[in-house]
Amino acid sequence: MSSIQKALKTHFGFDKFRSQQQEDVINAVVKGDRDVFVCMPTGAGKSLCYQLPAMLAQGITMVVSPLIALIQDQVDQLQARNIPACSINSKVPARERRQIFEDLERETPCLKLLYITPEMLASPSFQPCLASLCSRGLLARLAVDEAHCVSQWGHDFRPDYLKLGKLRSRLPGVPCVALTATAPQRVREDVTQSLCLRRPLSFSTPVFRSNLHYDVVFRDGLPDPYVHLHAFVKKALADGSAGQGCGIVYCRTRDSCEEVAHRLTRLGVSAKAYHAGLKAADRTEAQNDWMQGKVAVIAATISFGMGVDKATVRFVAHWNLAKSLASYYQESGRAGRDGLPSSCRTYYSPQDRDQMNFLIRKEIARTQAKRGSEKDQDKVAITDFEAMVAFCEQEGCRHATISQFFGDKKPDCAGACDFCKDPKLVRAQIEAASRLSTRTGPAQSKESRGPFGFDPELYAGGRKGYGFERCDEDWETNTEDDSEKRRKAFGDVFKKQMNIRKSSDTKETFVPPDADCPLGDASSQRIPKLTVKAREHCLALLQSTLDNHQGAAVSTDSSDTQTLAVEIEHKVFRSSKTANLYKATVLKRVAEIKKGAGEVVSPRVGGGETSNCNSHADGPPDSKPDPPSSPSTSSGGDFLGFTSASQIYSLKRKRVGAGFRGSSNPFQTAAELLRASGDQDTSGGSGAETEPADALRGPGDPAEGADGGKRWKTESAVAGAAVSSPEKAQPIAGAPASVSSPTKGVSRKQQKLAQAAKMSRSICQYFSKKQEEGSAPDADGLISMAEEDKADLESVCEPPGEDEREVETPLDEKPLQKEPHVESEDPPGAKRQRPLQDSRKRVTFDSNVQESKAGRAGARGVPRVQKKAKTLKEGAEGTAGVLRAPEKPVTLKEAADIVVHCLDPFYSQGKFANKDLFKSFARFLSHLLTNGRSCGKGQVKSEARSLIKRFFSSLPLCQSESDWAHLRATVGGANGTEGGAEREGDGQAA
Ligand SMILES: Nc1ncnc2c1ncn2[C@@H]1O[C@H](COP(=O)(O)OP(=O)(O)OP(=O)(O)O)[C@@H](O)[C@H]1O
Repeated sequence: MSSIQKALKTHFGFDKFRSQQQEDVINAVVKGDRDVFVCMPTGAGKSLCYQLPAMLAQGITMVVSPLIALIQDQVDQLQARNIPACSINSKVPARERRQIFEDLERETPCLKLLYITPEMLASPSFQPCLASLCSRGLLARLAVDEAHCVSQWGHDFRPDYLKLGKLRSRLPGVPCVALTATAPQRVREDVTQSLCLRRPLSFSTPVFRSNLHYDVVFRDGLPDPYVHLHAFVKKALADGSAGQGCGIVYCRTRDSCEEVAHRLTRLGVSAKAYHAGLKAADRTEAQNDWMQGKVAVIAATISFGMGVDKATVRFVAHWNLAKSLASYYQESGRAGRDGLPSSCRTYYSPQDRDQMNFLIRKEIARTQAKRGSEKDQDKVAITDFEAMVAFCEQEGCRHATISQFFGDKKPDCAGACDFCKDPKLVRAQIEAASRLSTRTGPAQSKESRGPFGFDPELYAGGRKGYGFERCDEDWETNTEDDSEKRRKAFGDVFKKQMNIRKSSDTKETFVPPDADCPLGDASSQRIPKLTVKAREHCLALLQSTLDNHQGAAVSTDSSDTQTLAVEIEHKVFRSSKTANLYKATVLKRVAEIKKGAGEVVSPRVGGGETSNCNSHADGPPDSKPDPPSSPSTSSGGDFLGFTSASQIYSLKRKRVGAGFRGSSNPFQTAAELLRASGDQDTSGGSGAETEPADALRGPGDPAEGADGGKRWKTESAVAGAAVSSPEKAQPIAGAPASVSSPTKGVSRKQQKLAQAAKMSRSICQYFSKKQEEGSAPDADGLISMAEEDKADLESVCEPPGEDEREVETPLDEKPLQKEPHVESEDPPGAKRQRPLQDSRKRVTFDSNVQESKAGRAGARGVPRVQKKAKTLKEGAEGTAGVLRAPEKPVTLKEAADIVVHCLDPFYSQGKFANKDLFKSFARFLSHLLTNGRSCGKGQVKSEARSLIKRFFSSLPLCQSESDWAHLRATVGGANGTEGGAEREGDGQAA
């Protein structure tokens, strides 16, 4: 038996090496004539590769390790084996440290392994000791654990590791061994270079671990994620060695650790939370209990597990997305270290992804701001994160994805992942998730949606979160309950975020066109917020319309249509002042081309922008509002099942295109819009048929914002409310003469549209109509409500049939009913005030009140209203998260107050009430009006918060003071509160 094998048995109690690789590495390290680089999978036994040689060497092996927690665990394990090892770090008491230094000064120190952080190693106070050891020839070896931390291309770069390179140059004859589990090729090269490894012997084993089964579950699609997790835990533990198994659930936030632990315990699995917010004693107790098998599951932030070497971990579940694929590999690799089959699962959620995305970008921005420059390496965090996302979202072998990420060949998975086991299931899950995402919309954007999916925990309230602040100081200072500090820290983070957003709102970088960009004046930035991409998109739209309606074009030759499209686009560009006007005009041109197939559209003919549009011959091309698009195509902007407020009536003049420049009031109704269209039409303008505005929503369009095109949709939807589906429209019986009587020159179609416009303008009318729709939400709850809302919106735009007219007033005395009568006569300002004057009565969500009112309103409507309320309630009760259990009914006023309070932190002097938030709020109120019967105060609150979470995103538009006032007036008006919902504090915003 060789001395190495003897030492293996004597000091570590192992009969043989774990693998040939391990033996080879140890032999090379013991030999000591060359530096060694080791890249072996998690749990492969890398530590032994320097620990065993340390026992055979003369002198001390200095081990650099990134975290005190990690060090402590290693030292404890070694000491438990009677191996003389200790650590010098800031946590070690002064007396103990003195003893260590005394030992190091001895001629023959007892210590064999000295663990140290890179910071301590580089600190001036340690240099005399280091120099002394070197000069006496007592520094046998330098081992750098977690060596990927040295690389800026690595997922866990630690700047202090960079100092090790310099240090090495001062230790000429001392061999070095660098070890990592997670190093793609680029990182390996970087580590070798940064640590000044001399002709290193490189040992690298594929990362594939066949005993780990990987799978991904889309969390949002689960009826109860905790129950799902519980089932997974039960199965994983049952599959493992009897009674011995345990597992880890990694969570991003402290609260989710607590929640997961609590839920699992309630469901019958013993679980404890572990995070830096716990007192040290509680944390130690949790860890010990888990180590000793007293609790089966630990729900922890990633600070847990580093250095925890437990062989029987049967599963590692990620409740939240890991920050990179490399981190994930490392974290999940804590399972199955005994080589037995174990499970690694990620509960994936797009919302989670977006939050993580934002945090990563924020972190990069912070680093860059600190450094004052950008580096290519900065992007690595993003690409590594994207690899993690791809791991979850793509159809493919999970092991292959990991292996490819680390530069290994595709392994033989042999069914050790969900995809290889059942690809159809994975595909179905992805498809279901993408369906969900198109309905819920913004959660799916790849872009950082904004700070605040607004969960204070995102910022961890300034606390240690998920993998971003892996520094020991944080760990040490968070031992006490510091909720006050945290609150303040969160406030600071919040303010900072606001400032960042504010400045990013104003600063927009213009992306120059490509060399072959066909646009005229392609690099002109004349129109603020109009990107080259958006223009190209419009151009493509124009050209495809010309191609498809060749009668409208001068020639059928496609190159000619392109030239023509370029000219039209350029002309529109030159004549538009704002991005919105530009887009509106493009839409108009598209409609004209379609309508006027056979007529000449070329701007070269006729002198105007379009020759068939004689209404524009004299005036500025954009001086009239564009004909709207069909709501059926533009109403897709619903989020969370709430119909866009703008689909009900317009909020801003500029959104509906030109034609209202002279108006002092920034708001207008669809009826006004229609009037303007009517004017236009009477002067010969066309435009009953338009291209869906959605068609214009191009990538990179600034007006589209981070939400994937809501603004476009808004525009078209506003317009659409006025003129959609005209052919089917029937006049409403009893409609006010002022509107229903056709004015001269206004076509019959437009009269019908006027009726539709009036209907859509009134929220109450809209929703009272909605009450009578018979369909109930399906099991998807909210999602199906979104569909339903969409359908309702469309039906609103079509005048109702006889039946429907009778139940249009289930909220009988509701003030807004009267609006249409005055709408067409009053100036816009008066219109806005109208609800305030008429709204002294309380609109409640008490189903009894509603139904009795509905009863008075019309016997025919009642059963349907009741049925609707009932089905909505039932549907909602079966739906996670949204308006579930009926609580004490809440009035609109109360609901508004709650929401306004929730919004308050984001609003200051008209600056930060973001457009999406604003719309969401309106949608939320609309939703309440529709479904509020089954909704209680608590639910309203949580719903409001969830809205804010989702919608406080990075759209670069701020609401104006007047918008805000209008919103408040609308809300207050519906409840009899002059001036809108008060914003007196009740602490809910906090
Ligand atoms: N030759 C061996 N025989 C049996 N067990 C071994 C052997 N070598 C190491 N082990 C055990 O394997 C487990 C994993 O070892 P170690 O912690 O060194 O892995 P690692 O490669 O450093 O993993 P990670 O990268 O996750 O830290 C430990 O429990 C260790 O005691």
